[in-house]
Amino acid sequence: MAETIHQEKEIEKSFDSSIMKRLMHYAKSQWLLLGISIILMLLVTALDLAIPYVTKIAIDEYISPKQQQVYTLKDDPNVSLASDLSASLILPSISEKVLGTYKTTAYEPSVLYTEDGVTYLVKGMSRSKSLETFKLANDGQTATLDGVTYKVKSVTATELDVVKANNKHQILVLTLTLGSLLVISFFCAFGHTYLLNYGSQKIVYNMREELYSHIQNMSLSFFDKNPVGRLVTRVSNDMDNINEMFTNVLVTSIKDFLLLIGTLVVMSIIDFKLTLICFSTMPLVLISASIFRKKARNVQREVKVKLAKINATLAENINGMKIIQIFNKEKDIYEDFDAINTDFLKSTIAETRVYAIFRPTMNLAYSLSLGLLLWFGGGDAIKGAVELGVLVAFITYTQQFFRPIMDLSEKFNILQSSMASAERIFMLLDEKESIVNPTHPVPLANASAGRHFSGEIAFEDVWFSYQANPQTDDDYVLKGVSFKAGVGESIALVGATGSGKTTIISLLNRFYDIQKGRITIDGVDIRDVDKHKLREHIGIVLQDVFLFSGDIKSNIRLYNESITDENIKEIAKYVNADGFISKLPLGYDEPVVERGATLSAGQRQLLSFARALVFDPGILILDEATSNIDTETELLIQDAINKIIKGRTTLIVAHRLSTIQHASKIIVMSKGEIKEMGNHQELLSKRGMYYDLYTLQYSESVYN
Ligand SMILES: Nc1ncnc2c1ncn2[C@@H]1O[C@H](COP(=O)(O)OP(=O)(O)OP(=O)(O)O)[C@@H](O)[C@H]1O
Repeated sequence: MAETIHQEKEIEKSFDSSIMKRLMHYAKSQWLLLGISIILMLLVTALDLAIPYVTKIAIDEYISPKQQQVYTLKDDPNVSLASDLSASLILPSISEKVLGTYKTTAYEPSVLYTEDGVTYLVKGMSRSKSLETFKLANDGQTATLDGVTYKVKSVTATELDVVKANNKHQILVLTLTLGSLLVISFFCAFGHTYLLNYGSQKIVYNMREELYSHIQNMSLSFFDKNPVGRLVTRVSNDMDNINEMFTNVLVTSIKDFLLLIGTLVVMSIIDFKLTLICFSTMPLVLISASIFRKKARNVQREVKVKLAKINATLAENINGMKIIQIFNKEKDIYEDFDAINTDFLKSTIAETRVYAIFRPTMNLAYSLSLGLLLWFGGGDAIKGAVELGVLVAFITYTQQFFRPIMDLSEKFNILQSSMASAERIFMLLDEKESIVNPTHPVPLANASAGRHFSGEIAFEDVWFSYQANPQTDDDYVLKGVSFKAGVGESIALVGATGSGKTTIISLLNRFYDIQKGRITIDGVDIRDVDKHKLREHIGIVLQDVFLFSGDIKSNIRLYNESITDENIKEIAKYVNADGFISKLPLGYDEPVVERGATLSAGQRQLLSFARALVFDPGILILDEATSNIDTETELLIQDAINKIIKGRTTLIVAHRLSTIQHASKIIVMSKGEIKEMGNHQELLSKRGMYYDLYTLQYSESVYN
């Protein structure tokens, strides 16, 4: 595996279609939710575009109309409104106009035109986009627009009241329409956000489960190479990034993009000249957005790398707090942390600076567009070339246009870092399990009631290196190790630190695969056996007993619900653990906190004997505790060991030679090789390495 895969350095990644395809594969399971969410989003976008348009209609047609579309009788040459208003003029509602359901055969369009407080009816004229060329004759009888002459009649105040009453009614209709659109938009936006987040969370939930179960199945060599902090970051931070990409980037970017295009189209349809004026600031917007993207990417990368450093340092310091305090190094460690923290602060300030420049620059461009719009648009409105409602709608559309530009620039960086997160997660998921379970596992020959094997162990010329491709003999940690342990025998492994004792234990459990030779149990190569079955019946008691949060009972039972409370108590009594457990305030229900920090090393060891024994293992591995344990507990432990090794093959990694004198066989290791093998008496009489070790320890114990 490449070393760089899980490093935090590489946090940016441009758009990668293969990664996106894989992400979409996960999204498939939530297609219905995401699909509905996208439809709702389209509705919200359409409503966002429609709302300013409705305002424009309200202003231009009914609130402050310079020209208002009405309909008069076609065959009424004299236009006598006053005499029979209802017969000569109709004021259809908006829907009637839109649907064309007013009497089109009998009525023709006319315009009510207002100038200097006086309203005229221009017969036969249709509402025009621009009144720049409109001219009312001095006698007030005719008017021309674009070279066509129309008949004009001035409208009396009474007649106007009828029109105004109709307008008021129409404004009410429009207000209700606007209100309804806003309510619909509210619910659509709610549904869109809720479903999108729900779907994304579900996608990330599935991915997180897959990732966790994948990590759980990895072999120990994988964990040797991948620090815990990084794996935690993968499952938490990187997953969060993907969640953010689904919720804040992918779908919402489509919305931003559609809104951008939609606004542009609607603006161009309403008034092309004004649209060009608004977009004259685009070069400034595009240049600053691209500068921002580059700068923001750099500062964000800095912030993330520094944050990862803070997290790693914190984890290490808090874990090692006991040592820090023992060695009185609080001040030095604090200073180290302070330096890292200051570094982090500097990068966050740099990040803030970039954002603090970008957003006001965008606001400046927006204000500039607005200024130009008011200047040119306002001038045109005075001239009658642009209607007031158009100007008002443009102000809203301009604002609506700048928001997605700002969002898209900011989201682009999230997309990049999410892509990098996704890539790292996929690389982790693609990491092959190095300890492969055989497709057709060989059943262990001597399986008997309750046990998978009887427990004969053989190492046959075993060569093993922690490196994947060892080159020289020096790269090997075990060099041609061969030994046998018959059923029920106890084998002690002794030797200097680093000689390979713990490695032998790991290999027997198949935590790593060997490069050369064979390891067999009951004559079957352990690589041909189901690894879970193999481990199930090898009980291990390690020096450093790991206790999970829960209570004493659950730590012995380890999720095996078939083990009853009575079994637990019985076994605890057998291994001399019941004595201290019963003295705990809650006994077997006493909570275990912080990996059992409130228990002594000896108590933890006794607990782990009980834990190993409840499964009645055929093979037992004991990594003897090196820490000093008081004599009384030591005796209890020794007694427990003597009891638990009975009837099973036992491998003991011994640190105190005094405890292994009764072992069937003692193996003396040095630098990965077996130097001597035999029982205590045989080895002593050899006067070799074991004799030296024994006399050394014996003399130490005498002097102590
Ligand atoms: N996970 C690992 N990755 C790489 N090298 C390792 C790993 N574990 C152990 N080693 C190396 O393998 C050699 C044997 O280590 P091992 O832990 O088996 O020794 P040991 O005899 O059990 O020592 P001790 O008595 O101190 O526990 C050592 O040189 C050690 O540095």
